[in-house]
Amino acid sequence: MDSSVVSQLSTLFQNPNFVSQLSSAVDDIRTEHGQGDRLFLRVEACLSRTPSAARDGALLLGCIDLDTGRPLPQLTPTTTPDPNECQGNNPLTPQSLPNDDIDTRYSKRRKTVGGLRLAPASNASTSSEPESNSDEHSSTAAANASSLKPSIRQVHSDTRFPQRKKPGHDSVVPVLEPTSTDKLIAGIWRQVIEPIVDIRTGASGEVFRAVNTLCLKYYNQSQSSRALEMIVQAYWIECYQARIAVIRLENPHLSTTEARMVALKEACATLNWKEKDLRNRVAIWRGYKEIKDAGGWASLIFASAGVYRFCKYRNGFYDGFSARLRTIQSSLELVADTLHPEWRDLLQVVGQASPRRYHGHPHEWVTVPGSPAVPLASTYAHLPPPHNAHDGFGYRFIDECVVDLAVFGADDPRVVPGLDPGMCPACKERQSDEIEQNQCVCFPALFGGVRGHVPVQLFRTASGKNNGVVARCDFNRGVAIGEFVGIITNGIEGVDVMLGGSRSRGYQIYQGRMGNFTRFINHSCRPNSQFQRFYWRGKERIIVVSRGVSAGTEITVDYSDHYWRQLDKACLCGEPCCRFARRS
Ligand SMILES: C[S@@+](CC[C@H](N)C(=O)[O-])C[C@H]1O[C@@H](n2cnc3c(N)ncnc32)[C@H](O)[C@@H]1O
Repeated sequence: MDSSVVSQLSTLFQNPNFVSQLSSAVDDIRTEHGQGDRLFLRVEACLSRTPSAARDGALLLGCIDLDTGRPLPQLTPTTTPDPNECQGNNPLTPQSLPNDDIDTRYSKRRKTVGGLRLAPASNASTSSEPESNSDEHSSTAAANASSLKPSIRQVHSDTRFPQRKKPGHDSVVPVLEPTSTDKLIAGIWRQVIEPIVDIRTGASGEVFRAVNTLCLKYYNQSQSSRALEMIVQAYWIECYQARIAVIRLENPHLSTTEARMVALKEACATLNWKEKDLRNRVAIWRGYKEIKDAGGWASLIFASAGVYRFCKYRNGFYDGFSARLRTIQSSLELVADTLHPEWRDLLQVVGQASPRRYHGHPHEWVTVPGSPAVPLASTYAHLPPPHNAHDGFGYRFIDECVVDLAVFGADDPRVVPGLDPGMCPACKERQSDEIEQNQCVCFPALFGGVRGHVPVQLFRTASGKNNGVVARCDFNRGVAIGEFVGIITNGIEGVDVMLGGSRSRGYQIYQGRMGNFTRFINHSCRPNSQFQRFYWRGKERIIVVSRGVSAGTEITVDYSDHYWRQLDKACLCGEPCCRFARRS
């Protein structure tokens, strides 16, 4: 039940108890008749000579749908932007270099590179099976290079970034409005990504007293124990409901409302609160329990401070809120377990601590909407070795590129001769790895600022592309999502590589054996991000820059026409403007 209109009515008539009274009445009906029924609040008016006297013949003012909180009928027209609008000719789309250019650059490639082990030849690149070829950036395919055309992903050298309003605000935490479900969920993702009793069988009077004492202890504690406070309060609701059930069992003549009154009185005796105050708080605590029931304990524990107002006004509890939380429950747990494994200890306060479920790097798991995440290695079991090797997928997550010494020695090919390492060529401000010294705020989430975990996850695509990358928070247009990290090498053929450098000083970034999440970003003919060159401290970096990515959507880039010409596969991006849906 949502209460935006209801709370407006209660404010209008200065009746602050109305919301919680209504909430109790709804509970009564739901307890007696089941959860399934839709409930409406009929708002009737009647004429009277005195304010207190009521009389028959009420006039119907209207109805409020208690599931949605909206008055009926709802006549507001809505307009939605056309999602099918494609941007095929957007000047920001990475362009491929002309073929002859590629040929000149790579006519003298070596087949093997020191530091990269090439396995026996595979027929992967010629298979028609969806994920069987260059998904894995297979080094096995490289060994077959003489019979395969090189498939090369390229980034163009344009340094014009998608414009954003205010550079330097990449890591701003979203402000939580009481009405915004999106912001609540965004807040949970931010909190979980950034640092920071089985009661259903019934509660005896003794257990309930103990829980009330616990509740009192954690009520209104400092911000640092907010999570504990909410855990106890959500748990209190479970105990309270279990206690009402027991009271009714022991006193069959009592109605649910009467049993509730008894339980409230019992609670107030320990809490030493007025019943009215407890009722008001219970209305909020119910919200905590609903969040926990749908999104799991992690969603409540990592909910930001605005959760109180969210539960107080309940404006965001409709529109599939619970269903949305349920879908991301295991994804949240995955981040909580891998980034903050100690989070489960908090649940000891209510005897609900459970063993950690996910270990290792957060991107060593592939999330599946509505189901537990699966190990990354298991999603490549269909591929030829080494990716289905018994010791796993064999992919190492690294934060920084590794220069292949066998190819370049100590000479990092990303260094641009003549470029001042102390100044940003884009904004002309001072660049420094010391945060206090640095003045360049072009991409502070990646360079010159505090680096945190990037709010993205690997997920199983529904469209047959195997894995992809989903954004867990909004990335505003122009904000960097991540650096394209892998081995800096040269001379590899037949596998996906990113081309960098200049005509005379080219290099490849190879992500076949190690790299970061950018290796899993899929192509779209209408991408929401792009590869871009940026220069940090005199070195070229290839980064993925957002063109406007909202939380919950897949991050995509345009691999370029050249890439798709090398790939014997149909594009599954599903866009109306798809350029490679049918391959001849
Ligand atoms: C860099 S990988 C992307 C991650 C890959 N989906 C995975 O699960 O490992 C590139 C490969 O993903 C697949 N892929 C990416 N975008 C695609 C698309 N729009 N349609 C079909 N396959 C795609 C192709 O097999 C491509 O060679």
